[in-house]
Amino acid sequence: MNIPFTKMHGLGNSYIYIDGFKVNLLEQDLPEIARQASNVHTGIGSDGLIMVLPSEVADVRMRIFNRDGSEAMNCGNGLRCVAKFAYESRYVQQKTFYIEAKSGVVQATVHLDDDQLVESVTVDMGEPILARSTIPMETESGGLFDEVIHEPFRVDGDDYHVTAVSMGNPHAIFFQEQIKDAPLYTLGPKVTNDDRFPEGVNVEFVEVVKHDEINFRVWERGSGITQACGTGACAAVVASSLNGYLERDQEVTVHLDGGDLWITWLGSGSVSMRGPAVTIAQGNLWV
Ligand SMILES: N[C@@H](CCC[C@H](N)C(=O)O)C(=O)O
Repeated sequence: MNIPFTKMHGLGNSYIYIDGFKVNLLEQDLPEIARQASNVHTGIGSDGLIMVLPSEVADVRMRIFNRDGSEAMNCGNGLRCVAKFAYESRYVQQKTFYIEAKSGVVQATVHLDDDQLVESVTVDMGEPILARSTIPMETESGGLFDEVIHEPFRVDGDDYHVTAVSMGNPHAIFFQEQIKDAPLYTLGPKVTNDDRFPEGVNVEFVEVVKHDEINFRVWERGSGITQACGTGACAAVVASSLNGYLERDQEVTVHLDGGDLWITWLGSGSVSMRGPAVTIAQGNLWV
């Protein structure tokens, strides 16, 4: 089978985008196509695959599959790239429109360059979910609806503290004195599969630089280390704020391995994310 694709990235978090307005893959094994396309040796190489689809409740719909083929509920970098894809394909004419993800509908606004191409996108990511039962995270001591803020978390006899936030998908945030010391390669793969997170979890390490600036690294559920995670950056700002590290009326600059995102959360309500979306290549995938 020959599938036309576009490869795009948001701060180095790259996905293979397939135009579901033109190509019908409903009968196909999408997790398997995602695994094949993502393979850097025998496929195209990416962090996963994203379907851009017509929606019955919004202007466009996103389905996201991680590198291992698992389907995720949400993807921040993917939402920005889907917005660029939909606008430049003229599936939407207005600059502000709505995208459906598995986790719900969000509003995106595209910002154009001199050639009228989408350079960056602001997404209203909706409200963070803080209730333990909804993240979901299990506990021996706390209640189902309490929040997980700086909670003791033991891994292989070592003591850490975790703050857990869902942006439609689950995130476990660990604060570091210095981001260069983050135990990304050791704690990342252990925590992502930890039984206390029954649906797995994206694992983030955060160094607070100052009240409006943080450094960030991620081990993504289903994909491993990536250059950036949009929902993770939103969760990290919420977690930093809940721990009292940030001023709540400020836009926060998040430095990720692949570049910067700008996130605002006022302590309640929606999280706003602004950042770039880039097209890398187009071609045909043989599966
Ligand atoms: N890279 C993404 C998140 C992708 C999904 C995640 N790995 C999960 O399984 O929840 C982003 O930019 O948010």
